[in-house]
Amino acid sequence: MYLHGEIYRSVPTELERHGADLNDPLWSAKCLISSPHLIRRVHLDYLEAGANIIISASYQATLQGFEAKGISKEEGEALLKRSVEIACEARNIYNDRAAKGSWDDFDNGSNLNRKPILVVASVGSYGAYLADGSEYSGIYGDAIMVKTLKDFHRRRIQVLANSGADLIAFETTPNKMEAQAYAELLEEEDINIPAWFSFSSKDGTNVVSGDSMVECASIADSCKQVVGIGINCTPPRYIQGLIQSIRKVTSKPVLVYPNSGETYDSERKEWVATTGVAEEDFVSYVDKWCDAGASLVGGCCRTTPNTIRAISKLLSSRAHKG
Ligand SMILES: C[S+](C)CC[C@H](N)C(=O)O
Ligand SMILES: N[C@@H](CCS)C(=O)O
Ligand SMILES: [Zn+2]
Repeated sequence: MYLHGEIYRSVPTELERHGADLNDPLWSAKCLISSPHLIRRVHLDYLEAGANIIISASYQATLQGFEAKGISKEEGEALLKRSVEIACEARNIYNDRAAKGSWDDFDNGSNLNRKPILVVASVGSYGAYLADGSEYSGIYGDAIMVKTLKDFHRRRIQVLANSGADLIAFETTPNKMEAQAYAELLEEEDINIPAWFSFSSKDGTNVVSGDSMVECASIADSCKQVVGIGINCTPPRYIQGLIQSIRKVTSKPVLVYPNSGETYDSERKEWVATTGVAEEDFVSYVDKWCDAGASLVGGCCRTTPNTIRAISKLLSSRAHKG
């Protein structure tokens, strides 16, 4: 599979805008239990805004996290699969509507260049499961080793790989050790769908733990199942330099889906607005990211369907210019 020019976005902070309360150790995975219809609706909003890659609400859905809530292993596995099914349902609804409306679209040309929609299964880090903002520090302590992380993620990855998703996204990866664990698991378990590895940074050179972005990208590059390497949930101002670092060590497609630039307060489980960028400012970076070599552009936490609509418009005008 070769990824190019597509746009994607996931759902959680948009769920909050629709009234969901994510103040819970399961964060957005809570909605898999309480409001799956809302997740489907938000996926649809993004598809209607021009996204052609949608990411399941499984970022913080772990068998261990479910177990802590008294949910059995079997039920937990069913919820993981359900996260992907919900995204597939949204894709079906969208495709049906597009087929029915095809004459109108033919008239205004809006659907002619639509790429197929990919459903991507999200895997958040061990730090995300800890639910204390550890995915933004990447510091897990001496007791956690590659083996611990592999044991933690193994079953979830097996289940998601067999859920009907087109691809697995390892997202907001905070350190080199976890990238190594993912790469080994993909090989050991002979996972037969492709994956992307995406890291987060808070300085524009390293991933959040302080491990070098170049080293992390090299681990991803050596893994044969990896079809894309990138950066997500990172402030827009750091992205251009990070794309350049990744491209030094790989020829695989580079993907970027930054957040709004705001900071996550893990105690209050809220985003702090002081450092964010306005939607227009976010979009004004997109040309630079594409020029630096990004093949896929989207938005992570606190971006909205409007952000995607603007990115989509900009990318299609770039495509027309050739
Ligand atoms: C991507 S972060 C905002 C997800 C939530 C975090 N792991 C927490 O539970 O606080
Ligand atoms: N796709 C994930 C990334 C969180 S940083 C989500 O939006 O939940
Ligand atoms: Zn995010």
